[in-house]
Amino acid sequence: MKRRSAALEILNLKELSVHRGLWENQWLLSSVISHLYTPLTGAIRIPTVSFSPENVNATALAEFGEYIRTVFPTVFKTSFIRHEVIGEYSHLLTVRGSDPSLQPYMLMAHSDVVPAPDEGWEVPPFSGLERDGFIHGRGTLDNKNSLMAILQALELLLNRNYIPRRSFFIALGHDEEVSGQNGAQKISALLQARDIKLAFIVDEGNFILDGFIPHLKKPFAMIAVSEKGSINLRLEVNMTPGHSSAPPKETSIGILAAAVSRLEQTPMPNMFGSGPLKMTLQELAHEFSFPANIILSNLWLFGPLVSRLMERNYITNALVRTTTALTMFNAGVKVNVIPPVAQAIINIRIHPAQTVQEVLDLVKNIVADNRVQFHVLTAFDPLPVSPSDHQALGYQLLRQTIQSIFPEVSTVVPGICIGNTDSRHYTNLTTSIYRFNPLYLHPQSFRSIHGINEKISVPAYETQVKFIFEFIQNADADQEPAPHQHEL
Ligand SMILES: CCCCCCCC/C=C\CCCCCCCC(=O)N[C@@H](Cc1ccccc1)C(=O)O
Ligand SMILES: [Zn+2]
Ligand SMILES: [Zn+2]
Repeated sequence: MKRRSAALEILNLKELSVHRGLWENQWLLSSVISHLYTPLTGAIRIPTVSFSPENVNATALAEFGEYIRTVFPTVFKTSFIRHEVIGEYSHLLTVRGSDPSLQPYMLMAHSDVVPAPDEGWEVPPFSGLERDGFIHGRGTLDNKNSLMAILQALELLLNRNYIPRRSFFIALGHDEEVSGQNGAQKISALLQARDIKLAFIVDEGNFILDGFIPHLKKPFAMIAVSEKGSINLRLEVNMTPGHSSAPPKETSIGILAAAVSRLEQTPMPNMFGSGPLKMTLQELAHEFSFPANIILSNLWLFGPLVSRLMERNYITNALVRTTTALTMFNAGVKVNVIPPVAQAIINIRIHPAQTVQEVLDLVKNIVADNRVQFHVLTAFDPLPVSPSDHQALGYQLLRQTIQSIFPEVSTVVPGICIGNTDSRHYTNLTTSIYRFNPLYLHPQSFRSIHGINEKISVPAYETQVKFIFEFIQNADADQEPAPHQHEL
C-alpha cells in the first residue's frame, strides 16, 4: 500500500457528492428498493431506538451492524484496522498508525436514538427521506450523522491508500441514550485492561452556534471541555388508600404535586462566575459590538448584569445553574380510588460548580416535607474540565480544522455541554475530552434534538465528512499545531 504524501489530502465537496452518487448506484444494484440512498439515509431507516438499558431494539442494532459493514467495505477489510463488537452491538475500531511514538486518540459516536412517535413530524421519523436538500429523521443530528461521517471519511481516506501516522480508535456505542452501560462503559473497561492511554477524545456535544445570543450576529464554535453532572431522582409519596367519595384532606397525588411544583418554582442558585462559562464569555467578548464587548470583558464589574440576562433565556439559563426538569409523573389506578402511591421522576443537570450531594441537600430543603421519599436512580458529578490552552493537542486540532473547514467562523471558544455524552465513561483513559459536532446549530434545530423534525442539510452532512477527513490527517502531526494566525 502506498504511503500517503506529506501534503494534506484535500477532499472537495464536489468529489464527496460524486462519492454519494457511487453509493446510490451501489444500492440500486444491490437492493430492490428504488429510492436513492446515501449512507446516512439508509442508517436513519434502521430504527435503533433505546427505551431503557433493558429495552433496546436488538434487531435494529444487529441490522445496523450489518449495514455499516456493507456500506463501508474498505474500513472493515483493511489489514491495519481491527474491528471488535463489544456488548453485542457496540463497535470498536482500532486503526493502527505507522508511528508508535505518537499517542493514540479516539473518535466517538453512537448508533442508538431516542424514540420518535410519528405525530408532528413533517416526514416520518424513520423514513430517512431526502427532501428539499435535507435528510430527515431521528438521528440525523443525534448522532448517526457523526457515526456515518466518521466511517465515511475513513472509507474515503483508505480508498486513497491513506495510512495514518498516529493510531486512533473509533468507539461507536449502541446505548448512549440510556446510560452507555453496555457499550461505552464496556469499551472503556476493555481499553483500560489493555493499558491504553489516549491523547484526547472527540465526541458529540456542542456545535457551531448561530442565533443563540441576542445581538451576536456571527456564528461561533463552542467546543465543550466539560459536561454537566446529572441526577435522576424518584420522589414518592405513600398514603392510605380509600373511597374517593370521602377523600382525606391530602392525598398522595396532592402532596407530591405540591412538592414537585415547589421544585419547579424554586430555581437552583445562579452559579455564574464559577466554571468554564466565564472563560467562554471572555473569549467571545470581541465578537460583540459596543457596549456588550466592554461588558463581557469586564465581568468583575458587570457579572451580575450578565448573569441576570442569561437567566432570562431557557438555554442560556441552563449554563448558569443546575436545572430541574420534571419528566415523569405516575399515580392512580381508578377514577374512584384514592391512590396509595404517587411517583415522580426529576431529571437534574448539575452545574460544574456543584456536586451531587450539594444538589440533593438543596432539593430536600426545597421539598421540605418528610412524607416525600427520595430515591436516587442514577447520579454523577459534573465532568472534569479538559485543557483548552495552546498545548492542548485535541483542542488545538479541532480549532485548526474548524478554521480550515469553516473559514467564516472566526471564534472558537471552550464551553460546557448541557447534555451528557458517552465520553464521560472514558475519564480513566484521558484528561482531554472534547465534545464537538462540526455542524451549524440554530435554536430551532436545537429543539429538534430529542424533539420533532430532526433533520440535517445534505451540504452540512458532507461538510461533516470533510471535517473528519481533514481532522484525521491533521492529527498525524507529532506536535501541537501552531496557534492560528488570527491570534497573532
Ligand atoms: C453563551 C453561549 C450560549 C450557548 C448555548 C448553548 C447551546 C447548546 C448547544 C448544544 C447542546 C446540545 C447538547 C447535545 C448533547 C446531547 C446528548 C444527549 O442527548 N445525551 C443524553 C444522554 C443521557 C445521559 C444520561 C441518561 C440518559 C441519556 C442526555 O443528556 O440526556
Ligand atoms: Zn447523542
Ligand atoms: Zn441524545
